[in-house]
Amino acid sequence: MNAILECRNVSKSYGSTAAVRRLDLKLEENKLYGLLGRNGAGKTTLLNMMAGGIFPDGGHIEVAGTRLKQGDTPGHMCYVREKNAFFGGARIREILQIASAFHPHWDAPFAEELLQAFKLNPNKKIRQLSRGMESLVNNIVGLASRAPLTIFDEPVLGLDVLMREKFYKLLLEDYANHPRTILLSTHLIDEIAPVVERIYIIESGSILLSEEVDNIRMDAHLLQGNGEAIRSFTNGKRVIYEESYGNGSLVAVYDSIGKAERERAASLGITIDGLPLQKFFAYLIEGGRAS
Ligand SMILES: Nc1ncnc2c1ncn2[C@@H]1O[C@H](COP(=O)(O)OP(=O)(O)OP(=O)(O)O)[C@@H](O)[C@H]1O
Repeated sequence: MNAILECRNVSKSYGSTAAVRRLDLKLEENKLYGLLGRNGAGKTTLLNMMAGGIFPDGGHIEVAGTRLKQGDTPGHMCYVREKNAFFGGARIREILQIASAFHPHWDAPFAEELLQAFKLNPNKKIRQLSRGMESLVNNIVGLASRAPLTIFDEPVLGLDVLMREKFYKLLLEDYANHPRTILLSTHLIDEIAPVVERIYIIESGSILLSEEVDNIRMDAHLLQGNGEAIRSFTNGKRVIYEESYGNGSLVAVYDSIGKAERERAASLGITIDGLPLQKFFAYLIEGGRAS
């Protein structure tokens, strides 16, 4: 598949703070991605570089095969920021009109549909909106842009559960009808896991893990049992977290566990459960052991 965006060995520092370090990342055409990382991991710096807002100190970024030069803003892209600089006095309708001028694939009837789905009054001024309503306006811009590459930074910030679900559902439906590349940057792995196909985890400015969600689901396990038995069973396996209690231990393993091994585990009194993705994310980052 063709790449719509590639970061090659990209770095960016602010004074002595290295925000992004020699980072490689590739987004293919027509695929849904998640970018995960805790506070200060470097997500916003990376996204700003992808969108041409800041220029890397080292390495380079290609969008649709063209290397970004300083000052370039890639035309194929809609970058929906967590905080945007919308003029507070503008009405929602005006914001959508401005956005339509920037995005050649803009779908105005779809934007209207989304206004209704999100129960937004287009005559409201930006400054009259709650945090969640502001996120919804951003999300309408991202979805209706139908840009070949759309980046959402924390798209569900401030949204209640119903609106979150509605956003993800509309995004998936629209993606199915109009395939394109979408990157969701967030710290809510469990929420985006059913939505995205591949996940990048960023930690201290570097990619800690790049993996298909299905593979993570298949290989992320939580084992519990006698400490000795666990040690013997996990020998040679990729253990990303361990915790002892008395004679027992609890370990998170990121590796395949076949049928024969499951039988062996059972004979050793070890229980094996799937590891919830949010836990997987936390353990991986805490332990810093992606490989
Ligand atoms: N303009 C800036 N000046 C100085 N340091 C900065 C600046 N922007 C970011 N940093 C630093 O760079 C690092 C990465 O920050 P960044 O905002 O990219 O992380 P993030 O993953 O988006 O975090 P969050 O999820 O909290 O928004 C942090 O250590 C941050 O303090």
